[in-house]
Amino acid sequence: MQYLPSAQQLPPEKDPATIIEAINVCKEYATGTLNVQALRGINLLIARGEVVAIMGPSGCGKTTLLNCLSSLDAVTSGTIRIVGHDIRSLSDRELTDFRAREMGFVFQTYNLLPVLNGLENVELPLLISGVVAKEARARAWESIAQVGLTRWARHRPAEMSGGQRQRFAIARALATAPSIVWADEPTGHWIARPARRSST
Ligand SMILES: Nc1ncnc2c1ncn2[C@@H]1O[C@H](COP(=O)(O)OP(=O)(O)OP(=O)(O)O)[C@@H](O)[C@H]1O
Repeated sequence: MQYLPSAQQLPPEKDPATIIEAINVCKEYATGTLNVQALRGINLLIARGEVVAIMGPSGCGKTTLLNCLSSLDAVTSGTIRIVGHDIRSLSDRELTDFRAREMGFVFQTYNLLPVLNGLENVELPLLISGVVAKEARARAWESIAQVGLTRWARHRPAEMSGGQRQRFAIARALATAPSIVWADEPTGHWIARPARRSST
């Protein structure tokens, strides 16, 4: 990723490796009489195949940036291009199709549907993107196996631990083999194994 302090520093030629571009992005929340400026002039380029972590203290704007970059939230000003498309130029329908085809999401609060079990939750985006039922089921099982939760596939989210919900959310994001995976604190529930105590 290139973090560019100002829009003027953006390279003049379009690099075909670039998958995400943010140009002078600002996001303001209006809350009653108070305006919160969550993003102020963000410029960055992310290349295909890159793994990028956005780090910073609580409240600094990480989730806001992720939501704007991934087109879930609208920017107040500035431009975001994903795979060369200015996301403002797409209709709601085009944007929905584009997200379903190209993106997987792991939300901070997982957003698993409570009435569906783990398997059905993972299967759902595949069915929505038009994969036939039999193939969707096979791919959902594959994705669940990758996160090591085959035994829990028939359980509903309410019967899972936080870490299991998080892993089902990851399996769901990966099941469609998207070009881009957006993940908000995707390992927050993965607790490192404690170091073994010395017996002496
Ligand atoms: N819907 C909203 N309405 C008003 N203000 C908001 C809204 N969402 C976020 N904010 C404000 O925008 C700023 C950035 O919030 P954001 O959630 O992006 O931070 P964050 O870095 O992801 O925080 P955390 O690490 O605690 O999840 C904060 O000051 C927050 O209070």
